[in-house]
Amino acid sequence: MRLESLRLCGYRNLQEVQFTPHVGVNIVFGDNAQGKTNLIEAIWMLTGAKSFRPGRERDLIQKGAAQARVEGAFFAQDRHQTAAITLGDKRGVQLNGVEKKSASALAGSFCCVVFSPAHLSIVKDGPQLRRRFLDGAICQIRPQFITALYQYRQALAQKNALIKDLYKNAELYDLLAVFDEKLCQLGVRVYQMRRRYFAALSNWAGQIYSGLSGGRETLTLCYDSVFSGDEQALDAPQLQQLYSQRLQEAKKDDLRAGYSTVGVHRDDLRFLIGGLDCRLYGSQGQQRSVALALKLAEGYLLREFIGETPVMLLDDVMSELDPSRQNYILNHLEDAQVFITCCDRAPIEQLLTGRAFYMKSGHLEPCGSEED
Ligand SMILES: Nc1ncnc2c1ncn2[C@@H]1O[C@H](COP(=O)(O)OP(=O)(O)OP(=O)(O)O)[C@@H](O)[C@H]1O
Repeated sequence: MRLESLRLCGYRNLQEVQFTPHVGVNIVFGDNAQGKTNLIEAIWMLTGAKSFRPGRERDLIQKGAAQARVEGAFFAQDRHQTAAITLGDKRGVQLNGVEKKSASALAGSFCCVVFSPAHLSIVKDGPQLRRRFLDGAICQIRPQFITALYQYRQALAQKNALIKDLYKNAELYDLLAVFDEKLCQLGVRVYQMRRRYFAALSNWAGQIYSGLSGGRETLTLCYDSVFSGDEQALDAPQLQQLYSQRLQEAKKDDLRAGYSTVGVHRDDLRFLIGGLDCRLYGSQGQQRSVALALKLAEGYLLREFIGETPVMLLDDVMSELDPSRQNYILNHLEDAQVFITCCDRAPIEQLLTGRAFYMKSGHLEPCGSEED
């Protein structure tokens, strides 16, 4: 999959941008606040998803302008295609010239994986962000996971509401068993789908991390859940039985806390480098490398599902990485079209095949250092 051309009009600070990227690596460099992330974000918008940055849709439209337009031509599913989005006045979405109701209709046509500095929080911050990353990645390739997760969350919310009601009405106590039974079934489904994805993710992330670190470091991913490592091989009925047992054991704690303290809603991932937890002991460069390895692994798993490599959008990925890690990103992400933003020209010197562009005050120009 590759982006063949992009045209932007009135998108954030990018008044008028037209460019033809390289099929391999594209470096977009420039000082801070010139529009590099805006460009990455505009490419991402063609996937039909919401921006990966917080904010409202109208923030994407250039201040003072009535509308923003993103037009892309891309090669996917063995054919040349086009997508266009107009935001603001006369909003509209077209895919291959056909009018669509909303941007979500573009989903699945043009696929990207994005790394932005905010993704460092997967490694650095709380378990919720790690679960969100894992669940989001699974949802892209297993639509049935969306239903299982939704049903689990609903049952959990009902059980939590019941636990609160029990303070006022102890007679409702027996109802807990009804919700627990539902949670066991749904919890095991969620667990098994996460676990399957996790196995493939850890394999890819480990390989990518090894490449990034030049084979000097080993990344191991751990999945912490209701079940111990030995128990993961059990079949669904056995897991449900164990799950039920764990919920039973947690009952007192649940009533004291006022919510359900055990279940797959508390699952977490750990990233070990040389046996040490990267969240607690990792350097800035190691944490960034782990976050990047996870996002690239997500991309390669998406490739197995859609049959072609998604476009990799890597925003501000080079900071804190030594030249050998930068070299891996620039020259070893095989079979992928990659967009990399950075503030200085140094990575261009290392680029073997690709093209560099200079971004200044929302204007993009090729920087004349092309090598093919
Ligand atoms: N709707 C908008 N209209 C006009 N300008 C905007 C709009 N939204 C954002 N900007 C401006 O775009 C500028 C560039 O932002 P961007 O995040 O792309 O910078 P960057 O080149 O990636 O910088 P850094 O290297 O610091 O990450 C910012 O100065 C911001 O004020």
